[in-house]
Amino acid sequence: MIYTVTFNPSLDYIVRLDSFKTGTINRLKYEKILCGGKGINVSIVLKNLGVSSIASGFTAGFTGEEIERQMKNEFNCSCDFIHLSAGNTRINVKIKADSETEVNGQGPNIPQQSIDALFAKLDKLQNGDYLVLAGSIPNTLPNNIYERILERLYHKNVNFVVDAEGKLLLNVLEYKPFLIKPNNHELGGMFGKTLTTPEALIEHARILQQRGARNILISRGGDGAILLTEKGDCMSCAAPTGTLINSVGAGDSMVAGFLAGYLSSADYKTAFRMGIAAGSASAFSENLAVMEEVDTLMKQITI
Ligand SMILES: Nc1ncnc2c1ncn2[C@@H]1O[C@H](COP(=O)(O)OP(=O)(O)OP(=O)(O)O)[C@@H](O)[C@H]1O
Ligand SMILES: O=P(O)(O)OC[C@@]1(O)O[C@H](CO)[C@@H](O)[C@@H]1O
Repeated sequence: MIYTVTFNPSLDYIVRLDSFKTGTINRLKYEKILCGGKGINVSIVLKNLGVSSIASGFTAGFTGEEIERQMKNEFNCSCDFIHLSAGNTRINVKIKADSETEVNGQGPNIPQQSIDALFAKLDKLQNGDYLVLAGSIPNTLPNNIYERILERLYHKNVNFVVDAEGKLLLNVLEYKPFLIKPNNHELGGMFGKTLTTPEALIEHARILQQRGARNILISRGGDGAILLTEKGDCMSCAAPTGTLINSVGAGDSMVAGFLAGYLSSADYKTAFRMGIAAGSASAFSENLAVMEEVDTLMKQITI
């Protein structure tokens, strides 16, 4: 079973306009409201690729209800969210104009009893299950919360996938996550550096591997990705060419594609190809990647 947890889901308000100016009224050419948050996106793309998962995390208020409605009715995903009694799930604004601007909310407060409820659900995970922890946490929570989850489940041989930034990610490495997926900026940020070359990215990813990460997928937007595997292989791949339409969720799609590819083949090269194809398929379309788009792009990808 694959269980995804999004501590801080969002409704993504995606808007398009020719140019965006601060300090004045901007009129939109296009707008769409989509359920989002990294773990939720992973669940949606897994479903699109024919792999079932259960999406969990914390939802609140009318925005939380809309997320669950979309997940169930529009994306046909299984959900197991914990409902917070106060506040609203955040709304993240994604502005697509001459450049891309994102305004991500802070998210509601998560009380201790809701954390306990999540832990009780996670205690049911079994040997061989996959647990995807993805995205930020509301800033009222301590940044060792992911670490506490991995510590609690470590003895069970659960395969952890963690897509998070900074300390949230660094703190889990000792629990040997199956996969981590920093993008190039996040990887550099963990070392207080800007890493520009593949060599520098690989050198720093190896440090995370020495600290415990089994497989590391470094995404590089339109420049493709690099994979370091637990077998000692290092692979690099360019992204397929296409027109960028909406990169929101490209990284989450890559995680889903990698998992779907690995589960169907037990082969890291296949997983990597499917990860790149799913990431790029999402970047090249308004919505998250679907099977047909991924199949088409996979044919263009050589490692
Ligand atoms: N402009 C692009 N052209 C082609 N492929 C892209 C583009 N942007 C993203 N991708 C694909 O998606 C993958 C993940 O993208 P990226 O590195 O932007 O992830 P991310 O920063 O985690 O994104 P997000 O947080 O929005 O989900 C890339 O490795 C690439 O395969
Ligand atoms: O604020 P976080 O949790 O880091 O990121 C949240 C978010 O930007 O990530 C997804 C894309 O990866 C979006 O659906 C969502 O709005």
